[in-house]
Amino acid sequence: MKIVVSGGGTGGHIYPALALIREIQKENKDAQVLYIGTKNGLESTLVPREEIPFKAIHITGFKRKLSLDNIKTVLRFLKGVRDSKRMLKEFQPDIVIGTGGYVCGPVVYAASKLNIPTIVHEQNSVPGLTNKFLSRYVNKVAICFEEAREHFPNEKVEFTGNPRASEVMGKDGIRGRLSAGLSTTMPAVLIFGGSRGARPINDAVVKALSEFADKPYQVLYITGDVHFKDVQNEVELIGNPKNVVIKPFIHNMPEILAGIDLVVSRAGATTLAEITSLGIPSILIPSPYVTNNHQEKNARSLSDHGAAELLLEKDLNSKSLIQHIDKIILDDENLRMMKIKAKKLGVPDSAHRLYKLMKQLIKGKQK
Ligand SMILES: CC(=O)N[C@H]1[C@@H](OP(=O)(O)OP(=O)(O)OC[C@H]2O[C@@H](n3ccc(=O)[nH]c3=O)[C@H](O)[C@@H]2O)O[C@H](CO)[C@@H](O)[C@@H]1O
Repeated sequence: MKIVVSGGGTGGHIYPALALIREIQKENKDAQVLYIGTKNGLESTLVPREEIPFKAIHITGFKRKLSLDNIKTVLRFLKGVRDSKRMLKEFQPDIVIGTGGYVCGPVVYAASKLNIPTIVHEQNSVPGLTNKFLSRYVNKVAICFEEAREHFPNEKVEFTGNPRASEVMGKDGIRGRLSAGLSTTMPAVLIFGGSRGARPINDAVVKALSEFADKPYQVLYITGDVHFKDVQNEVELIGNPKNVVIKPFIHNMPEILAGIDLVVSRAGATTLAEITSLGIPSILIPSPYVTNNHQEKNARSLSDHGAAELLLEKDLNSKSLIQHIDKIILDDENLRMMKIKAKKLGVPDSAHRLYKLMKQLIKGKQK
């Protein structure tokens, strides 16, 4: 079986792709995979790190307003389609799957024009522009929130969940804690702002640092690579409490999550798939800067079921942050109930479901 996977820009599109590739390699030792991404996206570092063959095309996203840049984007899209066609003809995949981000546009479109079976995987409750555009051309649209169904041609939609929900299962939380320098006995809170970090969350956490010092729990705080230096400079002035570990980025997130009692984060769809699969209570601070405010909708699908607390960015400051954390982590019964409710929303067999859908499509084509 030969598979092309494409998805990029941010971790939320790349990690599901990597999780799917690992599932394919586990279930089919002879499978050959090619990942098509961009040179500038996070995928250009994350994918080769996993020793997965990687090729890049050049593409940028559309601006929502009319501009000269959009004309350039159309020209780049057409070139991207030509480049993708060349790569696809050379690799001869049985199927092409896109997991979101601009780069999927030309790759998946080119595949459909070459009559190769195609799937797009939509992680969010409200789809992005690229997946909506592609849904007209692909064979199947795999979704992770029932709310996404209405945005796509109904006959193409299959609920699979997010493969990353499978990948985080069965990991050793003690190893995770030790790898990050956390104690193995104290309750642990993980704070991060999605795959790239978020300045408003960083501002609130830095202001809260001195208060964390007296708490009976520990904090693993991930700043995001680009924000790390700024945070470090501020922390040098105010001091770093012993029970707070600060890191720029974490590469072994599944292991880390296995050892965490409470997550505070943005409401990116892949993060939510991970924490529901594991049944981790959360405080979600949706990014208000995303298309159609989709993170708030993602977040509400957990908070409406008591699996998470919603903290809107407009209400976020060091005080509200600590109050929300204390309310959950210092109340065993609350923590226990939220765990159960989060777990109920998880789809831990997502990777297998998506792989099964791929096999069905390939089989259908061979008939
Ligand atoms: C600003 C923006 O457009 N964000 C979108 C992006 O978010 P973003 O890229 O932040 O994605 P998610 O929160 O969904 O996923 C982040 C991923 O990065 C991992 N991780 C994070 C930090 C770290 O140090 N190490 C690490 O491995 C997480 O475990 C997770 O697997 O894609 C998501 C999925 O389509 C969308 O829902 C988000 O709205």
